[in-house]
Amino acid sequence: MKYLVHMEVDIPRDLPAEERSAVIAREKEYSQQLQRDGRWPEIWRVVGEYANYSVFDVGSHDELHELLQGLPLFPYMTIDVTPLAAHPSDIKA
Ligand SMILES: O=C(O)C[C@H]1C=CC(=O)O1
Repeated sequence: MKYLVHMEVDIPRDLPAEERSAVIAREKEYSQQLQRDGRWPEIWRVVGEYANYSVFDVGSHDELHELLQGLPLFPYMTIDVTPLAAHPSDIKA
């Protein structure tokens, strides 16, 4: 099942710089592991914003929920999820 996910990040300004760097490094590692195993096939930066649009390819709503909750930056994110269905005009289908 595929999902379009919008993540907007807002790290509090008073978070110490070291903690900020550490959480961003953990986020990168977590994200790249999911990209490698195929569950996070697309990630795109939104131009001019600390935000991304991503596509997740996972087995269930519950699996996606668990993955998103596990994001190290989860406490500092606003996340919107759109479930995707096949389009009848898609020539790849
Ligand atoms: O930078 C972001 O968009 C937030 C987050 C998603 C992946 C990652 O490495 O950081």
